[in-house]
Amino acid sequence: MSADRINLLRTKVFDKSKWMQLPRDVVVGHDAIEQIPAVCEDLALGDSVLIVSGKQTRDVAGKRVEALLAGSYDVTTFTIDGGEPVETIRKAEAASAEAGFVIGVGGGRVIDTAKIAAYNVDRHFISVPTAASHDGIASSRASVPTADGNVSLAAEPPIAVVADTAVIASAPHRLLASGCADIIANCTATLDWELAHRLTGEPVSEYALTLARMTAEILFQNADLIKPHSEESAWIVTKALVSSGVAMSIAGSSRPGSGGEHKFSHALDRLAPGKGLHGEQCGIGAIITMYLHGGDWEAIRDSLRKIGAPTTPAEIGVDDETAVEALLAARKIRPERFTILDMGLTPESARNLVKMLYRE
Ligand SMILES: NC(=O)C1=CN([C@@H]2O[C@H](COP(=O)(O)OP(=O)(O)OC[C@H]3O[C@@H](n4cnc5c(N)ncnc54)[C@H](OP(=O)(O)O)[C@@H]3O)[C@@H](O)[C@H]2O)C=CC1
Ligand SMILES: O=C(CO)COP(=O)(O)O
Ligand SMILES: [Zn+2]
Repeated sequence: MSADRINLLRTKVFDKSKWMQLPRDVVVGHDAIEQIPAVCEDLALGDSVLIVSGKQTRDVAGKRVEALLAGSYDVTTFTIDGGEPVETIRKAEAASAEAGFVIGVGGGRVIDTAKIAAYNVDRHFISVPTAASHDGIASSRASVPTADGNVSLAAEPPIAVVADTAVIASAPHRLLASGCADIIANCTATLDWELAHRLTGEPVSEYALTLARMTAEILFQNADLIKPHSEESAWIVTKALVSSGVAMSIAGSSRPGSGGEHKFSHALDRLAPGKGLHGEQCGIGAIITMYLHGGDWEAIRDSLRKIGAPTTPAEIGVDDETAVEALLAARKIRPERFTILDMGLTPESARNLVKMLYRE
C-alpha cells in the first residue's frame, strides 16, 4: 500500500475518532450509600463538595450523604424545590462553582440539574439515584424542558454511580416501573435510529444499538421478577439503567434510548404537564411506535402491564384527544431526529391508532 493511501486511511480513522466518557466507579447494592466516603477518597476529587438534592430526596438520602461526608469535606447543599428548570440550573451552577466536586442525590430532575451544573463549571459529578426511574443516571446526557420542548444537552458524565438498592426499593413502585418503561422504549428508539440511518444516512453505532437493545431484551425476559419494593427488582432495573446510559455515552447522544416514543413523551410534558412520569409516557408511546414499525407491540404492552406501568393515556390521566395532539406535535420536537412519527402520520391516522391500541 502506498504511503499516500496509508495517510488517507489514518486521516479517515482520526476523523472518525470519538471520545466516550464512562463512569469509573459503579457501586450498586444494599447500603451502597455507606460507600460514598470510600468512593470519594478513591477518586481524590478535592476537599469540598456540593450535594444537590430535592425536597423529598434530601430526607430520603441527601442528608445521609451530607452526614457521611461532613467529617472529611467542606459540605454545602443545594435543594431543588420546583421552579423554572433553566433558572434552577443557573443557581445550581453558581453553587457548584464554589465546590471541588458535585454529587446529585435524587430522581431524574435532580441528577440532570447536578450533571449540567457540574459540566458548565467543569467539576466532577457523582450520581446517587434515589429511584430507578430513568436511564440518565449513568449517562453523559441531560434532558431539559424548555419553551420549545425538551432539549438533550451534553452534561458531565458521572465519574461514579452509587446506587443503593435499599433506598431505590423503598421509593414508590411507580418510579421503578417508569424506569422499566424507559428501558423498554429502547426497542423502538433503536428501530427509529436504524430507520433514520437507512432513510437519511444518519450514522449509527452498532455497539450502542446492540447494547441498548440487549438491555431492553433482558428486562423483557425478567418482567415477571419486577415487584414493588423488592431489592432484587431494584438491582435488575438499576443495572439495566446503567447499561442503557452506557449505550448513550458510547453513541455520544441519547439516540439509542430516545426515538419517537420520547418525542411523544416530551410533547405530553407540554400538553399535559405533571400527569405522567417520563418513562411512563415513553412506554405508552412505544406501544404505538412499535405498532407502526410492524413489530410486536403487544409484547411491549404485556410487559408494561406485568411490571405495573401504565399502557394507556387514560391511566396517567390524559384523554385520548390530548394523546392524538401529542403524537402529531412529536415531530416538531427536535425535528432533526427522524423517527417513524415523521412517516406520514395524519390527524385521522393518529386518532385511529389511539382508539385501536389504547383499549383497556
Ligand atoms: N438524562 C437523561 O438521559 C434523562 C433525563 N430525564 C429527566 O429526568 C426527569 C424525570 O425524572 P423522574 O425521576 O421520573 O422524575 P423526578 O426527578 O421529577 O422525580 C419524581 C418524584 O419522585 C421523588 N422521589 C425520587 N426518589 C424518591 C424516593 N426514593 N422516595 C420518595 N420519593 C422519591 C422526587 O422527589 P424530589 O421532590 O426530592 O425531587 C420527585 O418528587 C425529567 O426531567 C427528564 O427529562 C429522563 C430520562 C433520561
Ligand atoms: O430520556 C432519555 C433516554 O431514555 C433521553 O432522551 P432525550 O434525549 O429525548 O431527552
Ligand atoms: Zn427516557
